[in-house]
Amino acid sequence: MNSQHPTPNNQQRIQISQVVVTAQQMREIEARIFAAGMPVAALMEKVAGLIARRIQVLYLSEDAETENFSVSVRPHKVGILVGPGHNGGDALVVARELYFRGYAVYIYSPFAKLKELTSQHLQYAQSLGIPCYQSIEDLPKCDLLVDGLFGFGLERELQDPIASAINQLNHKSVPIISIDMPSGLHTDTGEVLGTAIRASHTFCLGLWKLGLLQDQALEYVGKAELIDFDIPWADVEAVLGETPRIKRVTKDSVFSTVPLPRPAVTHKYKEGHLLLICGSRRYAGGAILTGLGARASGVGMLSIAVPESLKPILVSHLPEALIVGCPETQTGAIAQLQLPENTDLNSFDAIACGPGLTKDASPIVQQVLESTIPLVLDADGLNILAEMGTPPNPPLTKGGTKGGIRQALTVLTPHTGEFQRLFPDLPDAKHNRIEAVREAAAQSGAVVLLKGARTAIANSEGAVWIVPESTPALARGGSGDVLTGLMGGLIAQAVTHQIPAEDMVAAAAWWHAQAGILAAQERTELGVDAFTLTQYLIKFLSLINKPLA
Ligand SMILES: NC(=O)C1=CN([C@@H]2O[C@H](COP(=O)(O)OP(=O)(O)OC[C@H]3O[C@@H](n4cnc5c(N)ncnc54)[C@H](OP(=O)(O)O)[C@@H]3O)[C@@H](O)[C@H]2O)[C@@H](O)CC1
Ligand SMILES: Nc1ncnc2c1ncn2[C@@H]1O[C@H](COP(=O)(O)OP(=O)(O)O)[C@@H](O)[C@H]1O
Ligand SMILES: [K+]
Repeated sequence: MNSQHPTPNNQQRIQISQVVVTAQQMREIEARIFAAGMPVAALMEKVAGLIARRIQVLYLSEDAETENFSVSVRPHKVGILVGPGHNGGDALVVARELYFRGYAVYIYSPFAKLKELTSQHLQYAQSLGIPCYQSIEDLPKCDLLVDGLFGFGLERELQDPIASAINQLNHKSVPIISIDMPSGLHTDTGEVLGTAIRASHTFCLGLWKLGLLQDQALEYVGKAELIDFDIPWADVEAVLGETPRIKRVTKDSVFSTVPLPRPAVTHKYKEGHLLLICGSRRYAGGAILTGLGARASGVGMLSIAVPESLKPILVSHLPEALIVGCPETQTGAIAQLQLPENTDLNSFDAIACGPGLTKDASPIVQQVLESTIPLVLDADGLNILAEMGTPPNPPLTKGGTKGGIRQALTVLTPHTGEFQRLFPDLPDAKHNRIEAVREAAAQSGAVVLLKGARTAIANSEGAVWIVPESTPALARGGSGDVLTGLMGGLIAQAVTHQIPAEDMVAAAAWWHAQAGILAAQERTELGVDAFTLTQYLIKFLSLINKPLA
């Protein structure tokens, strides 16, 4: 979509923004940089200089983005929270820089023992006359706080007096900028180790830390942004491999996936034929929303199998789709798939099955599992699958190499409840969602998409994609149905456009979240019902797909 070709270096910076690391991986990357000759102090100076400048732009300058500051006065008094390690060192360099820019700076440094470099910076700051306090009670009232207590070196629960100092600071309703991680969060799991800083902004240094992308961290992280300090790609590659295992889904990754532009010469069947199987007399709306999600994918042909009694309403909402009315059970679920003559399940490019089916449609799920084309299972499709045995056994292996029952891609899209029904023996998905989804994909042989505030996707080879932004506006009945349709439609187009279907799963989840964000910006977080969301999918795409000069 983008007509500008980035230079190799730009390309690497784009890749850097997609990488996600654990604390251990960051340590190894850092060690390589230092071993290659970069002085530790020089790197700290560079990083903290970037942080100080960013703080000024966001909070302190004349034209600071006012949304970052709720109080009418521009901040002048800045409190700097200093921990014992290099996170504290970064904070002290920021303190010195802001002091020289004319701000009133106050340091809170409660630790008796500091790392060498941190100790030197503290000594210099004090020599300049910057006041320094050991007790939180003595720290004067500030308009802005910079949190350099702990970064990726934090490994144990916080104790008093630090824990109670953090609790007091959190209650002051003063904006807090956290350096690297909000102090108190575990770098990998995002778990709160006793207590943690509730940041307004987190400036993550160099590479995204996994913990910042875990649901349980979000209320502490505030707005997160990456401070890119030019980590050489070779060092990232040396530690993580050519293709990092955990990646953030970004605009750049999605735009090389979405099937645009279309080839000039094409026809409807070349642009994918999706079969949706959804709905019941009780849940007609789910079928409509899934259909509207699929419509937004641009899929060439859309067929929708629903119980016969739903056919008129589906036709009225989706006149372009082929609505296949099926015989129904007494309860109004699909009793049997009645596809048009000369058509079987393998005539399509992809199937998405589940929204609104009810559990009475279990023979249908059994039947679609036997198809040999890509399949998305959601909602009741997952509940029925869970009743067949957990974890899915035999596995839903793609290619059948592990003796699984499927020869093509299977995508499971559970929310946390459905996930726990499907994978009851897995580590609590709330504790470490990324590990849980990775393990689920390995066990089931499927691509598993675990829904949430930060949706995570894994395949059975251990690759993980995380959708890094979303909005709680999507926490609303029906928004998952929209995702299922959108994803099915994109997967159906994957073959023609020679794009790995797994990338389409990540692209669908990202696009869905971005459409939600745009809709929430225009209509508030209360204004994003699932139907409205379907209208914002193409609106979002057209806004960001303006041709570049
Ligand atoms: N990577 C990079 O490229 C760059 C990294 N940089 C910066 O370095 C940061 C990492 O620095 P770091 O390794 O010194 O660790 P950090 O998080 O400051 O603190 C660990 C200290 O806390 C202590 N401690 C631990 N738990 C504790 C507890 N519960 N309660 C009390 N104490 C506890 C622990 O000591 P211990 O008691 O375990 O001996 C240790 O001394 C990183 O986040 C970034 O800001 C930039 O400067 C340049 C580029
Ligand atoms: N707090 C949240 N922040 C961001 N996205 C959310 C949040 N809660 C839910 N979502 C998203 O909304 C969708 C809800 O899907 P699901 O639970 O299947 O709903 P339904 O079955 O009613 O359609 C998922 O895509 C999920 O990631
Ligand atoms: K911090």
